[in-house]
Amino acid sequence: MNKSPIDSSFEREQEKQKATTSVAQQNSFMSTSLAQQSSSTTAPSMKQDARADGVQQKALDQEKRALRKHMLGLRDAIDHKSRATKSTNICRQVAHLISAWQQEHMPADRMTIGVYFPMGSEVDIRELIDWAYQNGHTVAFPYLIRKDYAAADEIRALPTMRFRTIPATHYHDACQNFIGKPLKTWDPTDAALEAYPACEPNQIDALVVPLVAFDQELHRLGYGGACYDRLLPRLKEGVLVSGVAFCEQQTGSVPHDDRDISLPRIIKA
Ligand SMILES: Nc1nc2c(c(=O)[nH]1)N(C=O)[C@@H](CNc1ccc(C(=O)N[C@@H](CCC(=O)O)C(=O)O)cc1)CN2
Ligand SMILES: Nc1ncnc2c1ncn2[C@@H]1O[C@H](COP(=O)(O)OP(=O)(O)OP(=O)(O)O)[C@@H](O)[C@H]1O
Repeated sequence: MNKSPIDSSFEREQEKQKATTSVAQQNSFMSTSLAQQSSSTTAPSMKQDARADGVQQKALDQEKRALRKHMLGLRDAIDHKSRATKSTNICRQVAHLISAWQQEHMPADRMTIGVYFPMGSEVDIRELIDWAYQNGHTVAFPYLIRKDYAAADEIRALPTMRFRTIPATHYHDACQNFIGKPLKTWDPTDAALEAYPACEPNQIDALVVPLVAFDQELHRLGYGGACYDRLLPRLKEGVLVSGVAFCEQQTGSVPHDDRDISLPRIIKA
């Protein structure tokens, strides 16, 4: 199969990087993204502008796709034991952070915590989920709804992420039937969802965000659905948002444009 220009440039960059030291440097390629490069260019007419924007967008998406593939490979390569130890460490850090935030902001109340049900080689936050239930918090899980069900103000080209709260007593069942299938796209009227109350973005007090890659400036790369880029602006002000990642997921620079929302913090191990 022919290699795409991105693949070839990727390999050239990898060759160049052999002598580098930090994980972030080793994981980095294409340090200046096309979007960043484009910010100084000007197009002569609106039509050309639109065409140029489309080309830039495609190139940026391609760049993200190549980085996603590379970084998922690095994440998958972390051995199971190390992944478990690091995950426990991250869960403890986030639990401390949430407790401290609660003390400061809503000491008399339980919180609603938006989590994710881990898949593949993601940081395993099941200990954090257990902790949240044990401490009486309301726990909300994401799911995707089919794009043809998107509301008028949502984007129809991509599935939309929504949240439902799962009571502690239903967690086990919900893992089997609902939240354990993070890639499934649901019909919002599906009977399997009915038992679990919808949780609107403005009900979330703390959010734990999965990611594929991040950089020093806390730009985040996910699975390519723009799910969190669309969710983050809909949260209440002051919500405790924490990305979680293994150190191996850090790269030199995540390609981004002004629609990519960087995270306020990333808890890592
Ligand atoms: N555990 C967990 N649950 C989660 C998420 C997550 O990141 N982790 N999500 C967070 O968003 C949502 C699932 N998001 C998804 C977004 C895109 C694709 C997807 O199919 N992506 C394409 C394009 C990839 C590319 O261009 O490289 C693909 O895989 O073919 C899948 C899931 C909801 N639940
Ligand atoms: N706010 C937005 N509205 C519409 N489209 C967007 C938005 N943000 C990004 N996109 C587009 O959606 C596609 C996927 O975005 P991107 O690759 O940044 O997702 P991601 O951050 O990796 O995924 P996720 O947030 O789901 O984990 C890209 O083509 C991107 O341009």
